[in-house]
Amino acid sequence: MKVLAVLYNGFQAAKAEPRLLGTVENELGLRRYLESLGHEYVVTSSKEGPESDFQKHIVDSDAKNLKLCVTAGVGSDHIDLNAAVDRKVQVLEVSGSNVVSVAEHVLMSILLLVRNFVPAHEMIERGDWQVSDIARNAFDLEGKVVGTLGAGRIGYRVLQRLQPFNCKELLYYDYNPLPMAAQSTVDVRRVADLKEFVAQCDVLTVNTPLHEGTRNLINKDLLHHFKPGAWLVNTARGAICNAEDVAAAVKSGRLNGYAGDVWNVQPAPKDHIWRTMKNPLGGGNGMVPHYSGTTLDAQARYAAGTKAILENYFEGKEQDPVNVIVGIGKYESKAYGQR
Ligand SMILES: NC(=O)C1=CN([C@@H]2O[C@H](COP(=O)(O)OP(=O)(O)OC[C@H]3O[C@@H](n4cnc5c(N)ncnc54)[C@H](O)[C@@H]3O)[C@@H](O)[C@H]2O)C=CC1
Repeated sequence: MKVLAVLYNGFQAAKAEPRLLGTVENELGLRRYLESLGHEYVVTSSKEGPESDFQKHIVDSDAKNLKLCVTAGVGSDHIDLNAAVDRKVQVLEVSGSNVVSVAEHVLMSILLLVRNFVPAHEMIERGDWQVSDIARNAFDLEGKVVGTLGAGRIGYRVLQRLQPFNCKELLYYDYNPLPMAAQSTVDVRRVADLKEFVAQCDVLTVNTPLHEGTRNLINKDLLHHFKPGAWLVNTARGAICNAEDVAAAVKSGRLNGYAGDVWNVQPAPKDHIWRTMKNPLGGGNGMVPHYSGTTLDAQARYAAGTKAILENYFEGKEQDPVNVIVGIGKYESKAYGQR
């Protein structure tokens, strides 16, 4: 069997980490693994992001025998899922492998925005020391209303991790209500109307997948309903937010800040407006490259998961249903959003 492996992101990073050699989370490990199974393989890699390359491979008419696409991580919107359904190519991902990593990043991003951390650090690097310039826009998280748009695996873990901060209230907006027990464990209230939800949040974190219903969801019109001076964190997908509208809201102070690791275009062009946007007090930007789910700890988990998916496939075993995004010729909608 000929195997096409597309390596990206974490695989690149893992090459520099010798303790991970010998497993499938890096190119060498993947090659060894496929060789040990006696498969012929082709490995391609892209330096910074899978999106365009991967999409091209799956719709590429040369890849007539393609049977399986595995995302070594979570989030398979970089694959043309409709083409995969039509061509009976299965799409799998390693469900849950990096949810803790992303949830921790969300917490960090919330704190660095609310506490005005980035300009404070930049001031130190410059050799300056004007405490009041920073303190005039620094707040405590305690006493704030924090809401998650999407209370799935990551959103719920964010709520869990907010517990010790004594927030005024925790809210969520999700078309799938949490089970009552899960809701009361983290003392979160569901708001059923999106505009009412955003209007109550001091801090809003986006944790929904990107699909037709969420693309460009946070745009000028919705931002108009946000609390003035709210903070917005998006580690889900960049295209859920309108880049120009968010940047304008930060610039005007309508949003006090925006942070995240996902961009509407990846790699983000050098002049992407999110790289340099600032609020009127010179802060409010917590953007980083797409790495929140790619810690070395996460890589070890999604390596093991990728290996298990490949083993199941080669041995004809059933896949864990939570990992299946597209089955043979059908979109497994349950695998998205309802687990
Ligand atoms: N920055 C990064 O490195 C990573 C980002 N992600 C992103 O985070 C997203 C969320 O991940 P999980 O929590 O694991 O997904 P999940 O599927 O467990 O949860 C998503 C939640 O969003 C809800 N939802 C979907 N569409 C909605 C809508 N229009 N309105 C309200 N709620 C909606 C679903 O009902 C579900 O509860 C992923 O789809 C992925 O795009 C995931 C991993 C890494």
